[in-house]
Amino acid sequence: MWERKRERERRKRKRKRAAMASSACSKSMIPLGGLCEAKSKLCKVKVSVSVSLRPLAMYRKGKGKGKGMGKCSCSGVVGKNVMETCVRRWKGEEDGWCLGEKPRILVSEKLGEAGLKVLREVGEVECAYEVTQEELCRKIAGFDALIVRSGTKVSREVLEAGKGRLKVVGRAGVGIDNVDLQAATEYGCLVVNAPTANTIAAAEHGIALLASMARNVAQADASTKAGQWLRSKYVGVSMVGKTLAVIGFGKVGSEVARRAKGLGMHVIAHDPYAPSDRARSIGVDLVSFDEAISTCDFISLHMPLTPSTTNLFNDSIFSKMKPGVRIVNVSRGGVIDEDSLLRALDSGIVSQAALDVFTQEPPSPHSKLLQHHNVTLTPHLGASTLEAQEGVAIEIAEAVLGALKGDLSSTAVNAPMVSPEVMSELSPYFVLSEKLGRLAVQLVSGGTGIKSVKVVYRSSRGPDDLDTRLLRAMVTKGIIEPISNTIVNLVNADFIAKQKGLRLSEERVVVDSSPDLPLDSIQVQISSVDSKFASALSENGLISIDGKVKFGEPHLTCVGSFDVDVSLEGNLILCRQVDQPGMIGLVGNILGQQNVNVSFMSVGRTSRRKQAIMAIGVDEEPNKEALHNIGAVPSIQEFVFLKL
Ligand SMILES: NC(=O)c1ccc[n+]([C@@H]2O[C@H](COP(=O)([O-])OP(=O)(O)OC[C@H]3O[C@@H](n4cnc5c(N)ncnc54)[C@H](O)[C@@H]3O)[C@@H](O)[C@H]2O)c1
Ligand SMILES: O=C(O)[C@H](O)COP(=O)(O)O
Repeated sequence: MWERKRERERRKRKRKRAAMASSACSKSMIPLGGLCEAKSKLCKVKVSVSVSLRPLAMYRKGKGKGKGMGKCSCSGVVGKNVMETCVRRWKGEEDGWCLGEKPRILVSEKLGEAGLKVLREVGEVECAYEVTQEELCRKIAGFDALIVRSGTKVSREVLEAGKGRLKVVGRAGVGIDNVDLQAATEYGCLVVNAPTANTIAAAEHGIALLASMARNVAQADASTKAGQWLRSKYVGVSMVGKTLAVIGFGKVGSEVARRAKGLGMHVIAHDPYAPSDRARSIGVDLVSFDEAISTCDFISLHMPLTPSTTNLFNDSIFSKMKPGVRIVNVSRGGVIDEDSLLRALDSGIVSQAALDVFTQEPPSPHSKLLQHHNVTLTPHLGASTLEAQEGVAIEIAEAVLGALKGDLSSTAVNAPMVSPEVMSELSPYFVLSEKLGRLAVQLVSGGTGIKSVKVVYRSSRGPDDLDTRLLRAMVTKGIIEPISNTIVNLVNADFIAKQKGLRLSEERVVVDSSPDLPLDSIQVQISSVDSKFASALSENGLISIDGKVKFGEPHLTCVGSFDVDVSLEGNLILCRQVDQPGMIGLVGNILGQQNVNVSFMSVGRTSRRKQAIMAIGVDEEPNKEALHNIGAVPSIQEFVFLKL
């Protein structure tokens, strides 16, 4: 009695230690030794938490087997799930920390020290500030993350070279026009930016250029240093009472407007997407593009470079401007056609321009803009204040590390942005969604192409109160990954689905269930296919399975028109048979003879002694003989083995 109590206590302590060890490892990314053993025996692996990266490196090269590599600082038992996750992540099959090795981060342009410090706490950071495109393409395959500013072109070639390992590109700044977003999405690479930390710096630079242009500061400075004293040549114009048109009334544009108001200017703005209450609160009139450019004395540009803004300022637009207008560009060089600007300067339509950004950076030394006496130039300095650079560096470091950990960054540019609250509430349903997708696709009989999938969400909440984008992505992942070698993640799910010709529709059904839970159940239907398990077909001929989250775990609750209740873990055998006594024992026996452990069983039936479905969870994969023997049981009409 006393012995048993002591044994119970001992087990309890062991479980507690295991939980602590696994949580410490997964939270702090301590390299996890013993991963070598993890693959061969995933259950209850003895783990050494070590400061050495060696075990993993050796495992990767196929050498590792032994224990005791690295110095043990503590040990414990890590559960099967942690190790499986660990191995999947290490193999790149899943996003998230790859326990056992530090993420490698390449920084290709000058980044503030504060951000580098944050990165170095977690990852191995390499700064390669003068890297060429060719070198970048060569290097990138060895990195999990790349951090750039505006000077690095993250082209399709770079992303292709990083395919498989490169998980995130961090743009330390706002503009992402130097990143091929389409290619990043196709390769499942998340792109994050740092959109807020340089707003004030850019706005201040815009105002600095505006004022120095109005008062010829740059030209007067150059001539004075050259020994001249040209007081009458450099008579300027006043800003007070003049009209400034801000084109692009976003973060920077609004701050420029606020400051220009303080200088006594009349400010109008054009931005097709800006909310009028923001403009009103600053005392700015939102006007049409034509009104803005044709009535103002000064123009300040603050929109992104997109296909619709490229060369927006061309001959035709300059011709509509008030003669003598002055123009500041702190946004992107490409929004102005530089040849048209030169013509407008020469004809006097534009009396002065102040440019921080250029179509090509640095501009060619032969560019006529460089020599033009009415043009003031700075070398893309908008974001370059000490304060902004430190802020941007921290902002991007946190976004990149979060993304590497598998968090969905709120500054993700090519993935759905979901609030942390929604993420945490929906996370058990992500697993359910993926498992239902994985299960449904295995029910399709070989040779039939899947074209159309429908996901039905049953919830007590209204359709607007349920963000299903991530759930849809997880169903897509579950459906596509077992039948292709494509890794699907939240970034590329919709793209891959489209590429594979898979149409995924969604339906939300309001049901009377607990309002505390975001969802009551999820149903995955696949239409126009044959099933290798006919009982999975619903009355209208679709493969249909339902699942719920119970006690935080995903459960299968319906197959075709049969109710079942099985936890979705390990592997699953579904059998349809005539409902009669002894079936569970019969099948259990066959599996037992082959040393296959049954983890759970559930029987669903239409009515007594008629058709029934038996769902059997098994830890191991039954061999051919066991499966054959199950199929040979006379009362079993059909069965299928499914891997979850
Ligand atoms: N020179 C620098 O160092 C520097 C520094 C920071 C930002 N920037 C650039 O400034 C731009 C603005 O940055 P932000 O942080 O304000 O971005 P933002 O996204 O907050 O604002 C951009 C605004 O432009 C508007 N817009 C889009 N298309 C438009 C169009 N055709 N006409 C008018 N408005 C349009 C958008 O609706 C949005 O409100 C970006 O291109 C960014 O890269 C440059
Ligand atoms: O888009 C931006 O944030 C600015 O253009 C800053 O670019 P930079 O990081 O190269 O200074």
